[in-house]
This record gives sequence, structure tokens and C-alpha cells, in this order.
Amino acid sequence: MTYTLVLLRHGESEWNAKNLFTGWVDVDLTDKGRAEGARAGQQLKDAGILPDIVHTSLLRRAISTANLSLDAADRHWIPVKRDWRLNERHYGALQGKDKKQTLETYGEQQFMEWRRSYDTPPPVIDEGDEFSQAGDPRYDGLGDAMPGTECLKDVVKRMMPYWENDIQQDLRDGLTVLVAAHGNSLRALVKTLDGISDDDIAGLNIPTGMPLVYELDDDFAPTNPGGRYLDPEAARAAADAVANQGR
Ligand SMILES: O=C(O)[C@@H](CO)OP(=O)(O)O
Repeated sequence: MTYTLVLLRHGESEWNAKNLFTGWVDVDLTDKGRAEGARAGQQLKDAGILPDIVHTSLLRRAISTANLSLDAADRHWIPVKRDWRLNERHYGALQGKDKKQTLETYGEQQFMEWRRSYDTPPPVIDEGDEFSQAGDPRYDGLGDAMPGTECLKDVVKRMMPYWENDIQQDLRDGLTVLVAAHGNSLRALVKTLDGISDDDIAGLNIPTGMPLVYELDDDFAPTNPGGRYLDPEAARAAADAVANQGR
């Protein structure tokens, strides 16, 4: 039995376009991002990869991308599950800050440590900060699990139970699963799937709006390590652009 898992980062968001650290701030897609969502669905349809169920984060940019892509693939009617564990990495006090300015102020080493090191989180966001999610009703049930900042290691930790209990169960049931999420929550999932080391994951960037298809064996190990982008050339160029943000 092979399982089919499709990972899709949301299309370009308003804050991707403005080059701002986003994290849990619930920004919308741009027109370009909406077009990317629809194009992703068309690519899935053309490839004959038709999701039976979709998992999204609780953030609008992932939810809208899922809707647009499924609409384009004529799969708008499939069941959906949403969970905070698929949210983008909480970017702490960097949420709302300009990436270029942050690079200029703190220098390359600190900037990259906050962006891509495995276990160094940015400073904690103040609860009174305009970009804090404290008090947001969608996170009411989280209690102490509510983050004030996260590094990728924290994202792996909070994403794992959802991967193991929810997504794996749907795959075991024989469903083709679409996960519509975010750059860093998907990096956490890819790290787990491909067994990428804590150091090497720094070099992996996920482009917006490009379906990444994994075929998994019974133990959820990829039979196609690294997965397969349906448009590999465009995906490579878009991933390079993510890597170079702030420059
Ligand atoms: O700002 C963010 O939340 C993420 C994704 O857009 O950025 P980065 O790629 O710098 O981790």
C-alpha cells in the first residue's frame, strides 16, 4: 500500500508581498496568492491527484488557498479538518517587523539564526503588542500551550501529535490527503518525513502555492524522498526567492 500526501504552502500573502515577518498574524492572500491557489488546484487536477480530505491551519491564508485550489480541482466538497498545530511558526516579537530592516539592524548571523536555526526562537512577543494573538478566541482552548514565540523545534513538537494521530489516520484509511499550511509548519513536516538533520533543515525553503507530492510506504517513509513538485522548475525558482527574503 502506498499513501499519497500533498503538501501545499499558501499562496503569496499580503505580508509576504510587503516582506514582513508574519507568523500567527492572520493576513489575507494577495491577488497573486489567490491565482497561485487556483493554479495549484489545476496542477493537481491535471496530474490526476485528487484529494479526499484537506487539513488546514486556523489561518486565513491557508484556508483560502485550500478553498481556491480545491475549487479549481472540482474537489471543493471534500471534508476538512483545521487545527492550530498546522499554524505557521509563531514569530514572537518579530511579527509585523520588516525583514530587510531586521537584517540591517541585527546583522546576517542573528537574522538567519532567528529565521532558520533549529532551536533559537526570536524574543517572546508582549501580550499587549498589536500583533500578539493573546485573547484571540480561536486559541481559547490552548491554555499553557499558547506560544509567545517558537523555533522550528517547537513547531516539530506541536505538529507531531497531529501528524501521527490525525493525518496518518486518514492516510491509513486510504485517503489522498491535502495539507494546506505554511512555510515553517511544512518545513517541520518535511523534516520529519525525510529525516532531515537539525542543521540541514536550515537550507530547505518551501515556495508558495506549489503542490509537493509524497508517496509514502506503510511506515510513512517516502518512496520518493524529498517529494515531487508538479512544476519543479518554477518551485526551485520560488524557493530561492524565499531563501533570499530580506536581501
Ligand atoms: O514570516 C513568516 O511567517 C515566514 C513565512 O512567510 O517567514 P520566513 O520564511 O522568514 O520564516
